[in-house]
Amino acid sequence: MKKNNETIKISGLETGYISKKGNTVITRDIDASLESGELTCLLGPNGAGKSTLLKTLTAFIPPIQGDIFIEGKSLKDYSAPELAKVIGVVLTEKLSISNMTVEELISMGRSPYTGFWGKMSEYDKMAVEESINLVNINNLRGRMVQTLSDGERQKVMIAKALAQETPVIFLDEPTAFLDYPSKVEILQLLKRLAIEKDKTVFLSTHDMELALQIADKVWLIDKPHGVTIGTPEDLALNGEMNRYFHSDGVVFDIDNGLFKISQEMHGSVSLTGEGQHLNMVRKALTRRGISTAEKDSSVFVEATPRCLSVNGRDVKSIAELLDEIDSIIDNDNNS
Ligand SMILES: Nc1ncnc2c1ncn2[C@@H]1O[C@H](COP(=O)(O)OP(=O)(O)OP(=O)(O)O)[C@@H](O)[C@H]1O
Repeated sequence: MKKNNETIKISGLETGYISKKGNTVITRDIDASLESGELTCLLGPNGAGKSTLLKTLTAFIPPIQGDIFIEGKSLKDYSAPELAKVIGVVLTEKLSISNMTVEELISMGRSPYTGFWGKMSEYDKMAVEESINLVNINNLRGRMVQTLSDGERQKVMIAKALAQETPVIFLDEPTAFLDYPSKVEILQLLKRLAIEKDKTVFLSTHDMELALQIADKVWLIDKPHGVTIGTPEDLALNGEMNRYFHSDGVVFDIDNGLFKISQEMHGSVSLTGEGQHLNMVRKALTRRGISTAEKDSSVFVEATPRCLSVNGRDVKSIAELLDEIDSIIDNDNNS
């Protein structure tokens, strides 16, 4: 198996905003690294400091303290043209550019190499072609950029970053404003690029559930705790996931490694059965605030592909089953 390399090392980093009136520290004591061939997701609540960290890592703003090393060299020792050859940045903002085709925009990814007049060599053209193919957007190449949908534009911006041929790609909320299948498609694309092209991919997102399913590593950031790093599974097992995202309405379900809406239970049944019917009935009951953990309940529910029943009485659907259980629980409560 191929060994991943440490492309970014962060040491004693303090992010924030420097002004004459005094520094505003956002996150302190960040010691971390990013590796090639991996997709890393930065998760945290609104205002936690995700954009501030990304801006610091991409040299838009300086660190208040500490250092960032990219391929062994301190970020502050890179000139802007040198940096453009190691870091590609994809932002979510709408494009200010218009009247340009997708292919022309992707070609701009070659500007760190094409010099002042922007003359494209055969190699530059080949790099653009390869990026278009990798992201699978040949059908978009002639389109004017202002006519693209959010998802299409996101793919084009990723292709532009690929054309830049940098070992590292940073993306600020690349899944924002996309519908669910497009979010999945973009994250899968980024994961594939990390593996196939050995890129270091680091992105911020609010799509926790998706990130936990696809990321190789997760960085959890919030103001009281700073940054905590691990695989999604380690962070689940050591309780960090729950600690970071605990709120009254949400609990981390350690059994499936995803978040679920916490429900106040106001009744219980004894549930038996098998297969998808059992799972769906359990889900419906939990949604209704009825616990299925109770083995000694006086309400017996059976859910199999052949039989849906409550206390031996057959019902035709889960809706009918819920009504039946509700009436039994109501009667019990009133008597
Ligand atoms: N130029 C600035 N000067 C001072 N404070 C700032 C500046 N820009 C942002 N902040 C503050 O830094 C904190 C972190 O903001 P940041 O945008 O990094 O959070 P975020 O995690 O990206 O949030 P969101 O998920 O809402 O995009 C916030 O309290 C914000 O108000």
